[in-house]
Amino acid sequence: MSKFTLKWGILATGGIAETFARDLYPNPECRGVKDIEHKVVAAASSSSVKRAQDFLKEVRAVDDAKAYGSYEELVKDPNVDIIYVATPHSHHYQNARLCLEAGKNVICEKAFTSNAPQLEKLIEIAREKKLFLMEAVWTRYFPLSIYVRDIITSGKIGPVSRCSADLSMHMIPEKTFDDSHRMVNPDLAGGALLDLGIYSLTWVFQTLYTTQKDPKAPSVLSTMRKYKLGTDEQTSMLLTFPATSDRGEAHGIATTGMRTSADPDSKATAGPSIRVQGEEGEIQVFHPAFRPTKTKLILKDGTVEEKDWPQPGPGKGSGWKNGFGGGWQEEGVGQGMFWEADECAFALKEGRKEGKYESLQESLEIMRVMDTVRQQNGMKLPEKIETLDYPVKL
Ligand SMILES: NC(=O)C1=CN([C@@H]2O[C@H](COP(=O)(O)OP(=O)(O)OC[C@H]3O[C@@H](n4cnc5c(N)ncnc54)[C@H](OP(=O)(O)O)[C@@H]3O)[C@@H](O)[C@H]2O)C=CC1
Ligand SMILES: O=C1OC[C@@H](O)[C@H](O)[C@H]1O
Repeated sequence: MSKFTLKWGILATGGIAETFARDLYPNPECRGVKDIEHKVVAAASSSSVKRAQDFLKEVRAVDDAKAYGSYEELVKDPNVDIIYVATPHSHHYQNARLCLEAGKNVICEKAFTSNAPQLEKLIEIAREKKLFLMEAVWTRYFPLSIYVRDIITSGKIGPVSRCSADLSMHMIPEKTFDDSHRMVNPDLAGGALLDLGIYSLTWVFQTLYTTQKDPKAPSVLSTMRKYKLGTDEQTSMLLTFPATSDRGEAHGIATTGMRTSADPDSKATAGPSIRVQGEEGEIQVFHPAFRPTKTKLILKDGTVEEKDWPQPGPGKGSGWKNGFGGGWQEEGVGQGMFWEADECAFALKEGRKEGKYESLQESLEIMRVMDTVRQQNGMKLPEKIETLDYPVKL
C-alpha cells in the first residue's frame, strides 16, 4: 500500500522549529503508525538564507529541500503542503495569516495568537479557503492524553468535578532572561500565561471540556503577579464549567509561574502536577505538563494503576537524537512532537480541516479565557501585536 506523504515547510528556524523538524525524521512505523510519512521539503529564516540552509542540514531534511531567506518566499513554494509556524507568540497572527492567504495549510505553535479576535480572523480565512488550521498543542496528541480522556469518558472515575493543573518552571526571570527574551518581552507577547499557562489550561480543558458531548465555555476569576516589564511571571486561574449532560458543574484550577517549580527536586517528590478528580477516584499526571510520561489512577475501591509513557523513536544505535533546542536527550528517543505531525497528515489524508483532539472552537475558548485573564489583571500588549491589521511589519 502506498503511503500518504506530507510535505512540510518550516517557518522560522529557532529552538522549537528544530525540535519539531527533527521529530519528522524517524519513520512513523517506529511508533506503530503505518500509512503516512513526513518530508521536510523547505524552510525559511527571516535572518538569512544561510541560516535556513544550515537548519535543513541539522534536521536531516530531504536532499533537494529548498532554503528561503524570507517567509514570503516559503509560502509561494508549490511543493509545500503544510507550514509549521514557529515564531514568537507576537508574530503568529501575521505569519499564520501570510500562509493562509497564500493557500497553505497551517499548524501554528502555541499560544495560537495574541488574542481571540486574531484567532477568529484566522479561522474565518481558513474556512473561506477550505484550509486545514490547527494549534500546535502537541501534548493533546500523546497516547498518554488519549488515555486520560478515555478514563474520563469511560466513567471509571465517576462524574468529574475538579481538575487542578500546574505548569511552573523554576527560571527566576531576572536571572534567566534578558529583557529582550521572548519569555518576558511584551514586544514578543511574552509572559508565563501565554507560554506556560496554556498547558495548565490545556489540561483543564481537555479533561472538563473536550471530554463532554455538550461542552460549555467556562467563566474565569484570576490573579497575576507581574514582572518588571509588564508581562506576567505568575498567574492563577479559577474556571467554572457549567453542568453538561454527563456531569454537574466542574471547577478548573490552572496555575503557572516562573519562580516556583511543579517538581522542585525533579523526582516527583512533590506529587502530581495534574489531578483530575471524580466521584469514584482520580487520575494524576506528573510534571512536566507539556511532556508528561507518567500517570497514576487511584480508585475508591483501592485500585492503584501507575503507568509509564516513554516517547518512542528509532532506538539505540540509530544515531538519531532530539530534545528541546536540539539538546541531548537520549539516543533514539523522540521528543513527542511527531504525534501532532501525524495528526496533520491524517487530517489532510482524510480531508479534515481541524485537529481531532482540539477543535478550533476549543482553541478559541482557551484564547478567550486568556484574554479575560489579561483584562482582569491589566496586562496589555503593544497595539501592533494585538491588532487585526494585516500585513503589519513587526
Ligand atoms: N511546543 C513546545 O513545546 C514549545 C513551543 N514553543 C513555542 O514556539 C514558539 C517559538 O519559540 P522558540 O522556538 O523557543 O523561540 P526562539 O526564539 O528559539 O525562535 C523563534 C524564531 O522565530 C523567528 N523570529 C522571527 N521574528 C522574530 C523576532 N522578532 N524575535 C525573535 N524571533 C523571531 C526566528 O527565526 P528565523 O530567524 O529563522 O526567522 C527565531 O529563531 C513560541 O510560540 C513558543 O511558545 C517554544 C518552546 C517549546
Ligand atoms: O511550550 C513550551 O514548553 C516547554 C517550555 O520550556 C517552553 O518555555 C514552552 O514554550
